[in-house]
Amino acid sequence: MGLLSRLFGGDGGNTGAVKAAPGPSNVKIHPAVDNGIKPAKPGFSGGTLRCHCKTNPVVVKVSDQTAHNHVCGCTKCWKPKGAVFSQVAVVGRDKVQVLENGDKLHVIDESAAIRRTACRECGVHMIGRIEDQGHPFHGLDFIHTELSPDAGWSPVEFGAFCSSVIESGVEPSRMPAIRARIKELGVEPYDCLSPPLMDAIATHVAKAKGVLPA
Ligand SMILES: N[C@@H](CCC(=O)N[C@@H](CSCO)C(=O)NCC(=O)O)C(=O)O
Ligand SMILES: [Zn+2]
Ligand SMILES: [Zn+2]
Repeated sequence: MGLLSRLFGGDGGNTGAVKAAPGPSNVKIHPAVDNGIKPAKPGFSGGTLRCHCKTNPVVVKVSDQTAHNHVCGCTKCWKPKGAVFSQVAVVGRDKVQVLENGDKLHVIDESAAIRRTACRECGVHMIGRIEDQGHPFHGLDFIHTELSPDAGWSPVEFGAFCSSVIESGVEPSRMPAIRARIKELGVEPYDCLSPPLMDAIATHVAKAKGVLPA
């Protein structure tokens, strides 16, 4: 096996063995986008989120449309069973309110920038809150709109942290097909956040350092 094959997998294209690579349309990303990305409903102003518990589910009210919805390949965001990516969006923290069974929520990692609260019983993440006031995204909560029975939430706009799916055990040779499928869905795959969000983070850092005016 050559160096390129050892680094990147596959047969390097020189053994003559042809594997039936799945077409990108067969690649599953997340159930909310696998049949196409649904557009937002004009004027949509929020709804409720429910965890997966059959009885006494945690219910969260979100009183606004979401922004920056994306599929995220990182290991930290909650994914439904079998999904390779999570789907996660942001909304102002003042628009998020726990309505029912909040006693079932616990923070899964106190040290993470996004303090994700999950249901103790079903494990679903309900609210990812940033408590650090110096964080570029302070004031925003991360939520999974697939937990809502309401239709009309903002659509997925990009694929984030694509390469990170490998950290969850995805075979690296699958990455070209995964990225191709995300493009086929009509959005760009990135290995961090989208350029506007990365620019917002860098601007925040530059202002904090004083190299740009506050
Ligand atoms: N390779 C790591 C990446 C984890 C990561 O940095 N995740 C991002 C995106 S989460 C939603 O977009 C992040 O900002 N995390 C901050 C946090 O989780 O507190 C991995 O896969 O674990
Ligand atoms: Zn639950
Ligand atoms: Zn993530």
